[in-house]
Amino acid sequence: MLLRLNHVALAVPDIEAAAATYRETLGASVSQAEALPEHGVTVVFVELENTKVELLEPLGDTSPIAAFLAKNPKGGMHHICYEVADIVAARDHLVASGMRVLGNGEPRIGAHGKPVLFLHPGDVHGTLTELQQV
Ligand SMILES: C[C@H](C(=O)O)C(=O)SCCNC(=O)CCNC(=O)[C@H](O)C(C)(C)COP(=O)(O)OP(=O)(O)OC[C@H]1O[C@@H](n2cnc3c(N)ncnc32)[C@H](O)[C@@H]1OP(=O)(O)O
Ligand SMILES: [Co+2]
Repeated sequence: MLLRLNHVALAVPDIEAAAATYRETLGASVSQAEALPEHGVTVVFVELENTKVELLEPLGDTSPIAAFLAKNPKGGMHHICYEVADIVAARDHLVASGMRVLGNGEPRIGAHGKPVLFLHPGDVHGTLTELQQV
């Protein structure tokens, strides 16, 4: 069911500072910051040859990453995203296997313009896991 690694996401308290570190010090190709109010985050993509790193800063009063950053004020690894061919089939299989899909269970359009959903970290051995249809 899982295909390629799509991205690894890092929650950061200051996305411009993090983008500058990746661009200027680590020498990576870094996108402009993009606000995604429907996801409660501002995002920057670090483009690598084989995958992407997603830098996330909280946006708005109800950001899903706010509690994580309160616990990890310097930032840290937040989630991993795998590609799947059919996200509804994947969801139905995972729910039937006892996994909790976050939110209302319906895929939403993610930062890459494709349907995404998230699995509860407690059901994936402590790692918040995103699936993205390709
Ligand atoms: C759009 C873009 C894209 O790529 O397309 C994105 O990625 S948007 C990326 C931002 N969007 C999301 O993350 C959406 C899905 N996330 C969520 O709904 C929420 O963040 C959540 C339900 C995972 C956690 O919410 P919360 O932090 O308010 O809740 P709690 O603090 O009660 O956390 C519940 C339990 O999950 C653990 N927990 C919370 N966040 C993480 C994390 N990132 N990795 C591993 N464990 C985690 C907590 O320690 C706690 O464990 P214990 O119970 O043991 O204490
Ligand atoms: Co993501």
